[in-house]
Amino acid sequence: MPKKAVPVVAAFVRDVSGRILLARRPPGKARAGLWEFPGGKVKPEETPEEALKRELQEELGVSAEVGQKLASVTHDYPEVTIELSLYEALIKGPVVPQEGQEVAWFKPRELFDLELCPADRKLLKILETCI
Ligand SMILES: Nc1nc2c([nH]c(=O)n2[C@H]2C[C@H](O)[C@@H](COP(=O)(O)OP(=O)(O)OP(=O)(O)O)O2)c(=O)[nH]1
Ligand SMILES: [Mg+2]
Repeated sequence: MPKKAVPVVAAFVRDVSGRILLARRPPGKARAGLWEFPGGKVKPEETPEEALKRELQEELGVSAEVGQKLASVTHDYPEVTIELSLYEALIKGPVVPQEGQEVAWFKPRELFDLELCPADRKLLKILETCI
């Protein structure tokens, strides 16, 4: 039986110079230390957009407008299968990490050299011609 994928939403946020916002997964979480697009799991009662707004508020202390879905991938980790969907998002106000996590803005080409979560490698492959 194929495992049921857990829906995960993540944000593609750019600054005025075109750099992209990433966060580093905090110690103690799965895939600690790897870079990811900010976001998290969608709760059963939420739409993906609602979940992403909640996650950006909880993790980065910002409100956000969620735009179009850019790409989505399925990935099998040892303990979970995820369906990771990346949405364009506009954030309001300064990013203040709420979980002690490192956050940083990267130029598009810098993303390819980072230690990313494996699912994000697949996303990048899809996005590489348009970022
Ligand atoms: N947020 C996010 N999660 C990702 C990305 N790439 C990737 O493989 N993941 C994985 C890591 C986790 O196994 C899962 C998302 O879980 P999470 O830990 O962020 O979920 P959450 O914020 O709801 O946190 P928690 O309440 O479960 O601790 O998806 C990504 O770009 N962003
Ligand atoms: Mg998260």
